[in-house]
Amino acid sequence: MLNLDTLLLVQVCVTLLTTALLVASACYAGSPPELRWWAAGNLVVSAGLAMANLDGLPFIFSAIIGYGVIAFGMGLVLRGLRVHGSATLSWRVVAIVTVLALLIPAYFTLVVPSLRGRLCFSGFYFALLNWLCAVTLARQGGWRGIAICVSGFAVLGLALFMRGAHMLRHADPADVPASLVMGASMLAIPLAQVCIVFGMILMVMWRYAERLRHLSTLDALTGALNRGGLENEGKRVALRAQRGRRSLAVIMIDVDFFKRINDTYGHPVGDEVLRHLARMLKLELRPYDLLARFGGEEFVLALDGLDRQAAIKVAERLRARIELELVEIDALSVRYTASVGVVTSDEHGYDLIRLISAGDAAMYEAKRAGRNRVIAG
Ligand SMILES: Nc1nc2c(ncn2[C@@H]2O[C@H](COP(=O)(O)OP(=O)(O)OP(=O)(O)O)[C@@H](O)[C@H]2O)c(=O)[nH]1
Repeated sequence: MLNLDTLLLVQVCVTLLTTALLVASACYAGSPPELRWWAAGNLVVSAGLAMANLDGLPFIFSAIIGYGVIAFGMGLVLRGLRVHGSATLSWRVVAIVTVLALLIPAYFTLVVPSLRGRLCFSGFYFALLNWLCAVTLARQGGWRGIAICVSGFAVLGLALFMRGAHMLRHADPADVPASLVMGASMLAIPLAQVCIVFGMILMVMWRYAERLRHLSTLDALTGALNRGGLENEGKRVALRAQRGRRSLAVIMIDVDFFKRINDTYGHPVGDEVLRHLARMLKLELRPYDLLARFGGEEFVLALDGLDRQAAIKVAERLRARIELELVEIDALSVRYTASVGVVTSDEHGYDLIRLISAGDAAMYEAKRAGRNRVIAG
C-alpha cells in the first residue's frame, strides 16, 4: 500500500519542481504576467500543503490556515489563467476564494468538530476550484497546449472529489477500499499537477513563438509587412481574390527625392517620413488589404476587389493626400510627394510577383514623367 506521507512529500516536491520550471520558462519567454502568477500561485500552494500536513506546526495552521493558503495560491493560478485569456480577476474574487477555504475547515474545527467533515468538504471545495480553472481555460478555446492543461485541472478536481466522496462514505481510515482510493488520488494529484504545468508552459511558449513569427514578418521601422511577410500574405490575398473571381489591384508607392530629405534633414527625419507614410496608408486600408514595405522608400499595397478604374481612383486619392500631408518632427515641418504605379489582375493575372514588377514599372514611368503622379500599367 502506498504511504500517504510519502505521496504528500512527492506532491510538495512536484509543486516546487514545477514552480522552478515555470520560473525558468518565464525567463526564456520574456516573463509574461500569467507565468509569474502561476509560479507565485504554485509556490503558495506548496506552502499551504506543507502547512496543512506537516506535523509539529500549531493546530490552527494544519486545521484551518493551511487550507486558506492553498486556496489563495489557487486564486493566483486562476488570476494567471484569466490574464492568459486577456481578462483579469479582481483581488476581491481571490479574497472570496481564500475566505471560503478558511470558513469550511473553521466550521468543522470550531463549530462542529469533525476531521472527516473538514477533509471531505475542503476536498469538494478544492475540486470545484480546479474545475473552475479547467472551465476558465477551456472557454479561451484554441486547443494547442490548452487541452493538456484543462485535462490536468479536470483530473485533479476529480481526484479531490473522489477522495472527499470516499471519506464521506468510509469513516474508518483503516478501511481498505478507502485507503486504495486515497492512495490512487494522492498519486493522481502530482501527475495532474505535472500535466497542468507542462500545459501552461506549452501555452505560453506557443504564444511566444507565434509572436516571434508575427514580428519576423514585420518591418521594424514602419510596422508594415516586410518582404517575407509580403510573400506569405500576398499569396493568400491573391488566391482569395482569384477564388472569389474578384479583381486584385497592386499599387506601388515610392517617395520622391527621398535621398534629398535624408540629406537635408537627416536620417531620423527620413525615418519619420516613412513611418508617417505607412501610418497613413494603413488608415486607408480595409482589414483584409495588404501593406508591405517593398524596399527603402517604396511601399506596396494589394487591394482585393478593385478593378482598374477603382484602383486608379484610390491611387490618385492616396497621392493627393500624401502631397497635402505635413510631417511634423520637433520644430520641423516636412512635405513630400510620391510617385505611384497601379496594375490589376485583369491585365496581368494573379501572380503577385508579376503584378509587383508591372506595378514597379508603372511607378518608374511616373518618376520619369516628372514624379508626384499616378500611372496605370
Ligand atoms: N531614413 C531612411 N532612409 C532610407 C531608408 N532606406 C533607404 N533609405 C534611403 O533612401 C534613399 C533612396 O534614394 P534614391 O533611391 O536615390 O531615391 P530618391 O532620392 O527617392 O529618388 P527618386 O526615387 O528617383 O525620386 C537612399 O538615400 C537610402 O539611403 C530608411 O529606412 N530610412
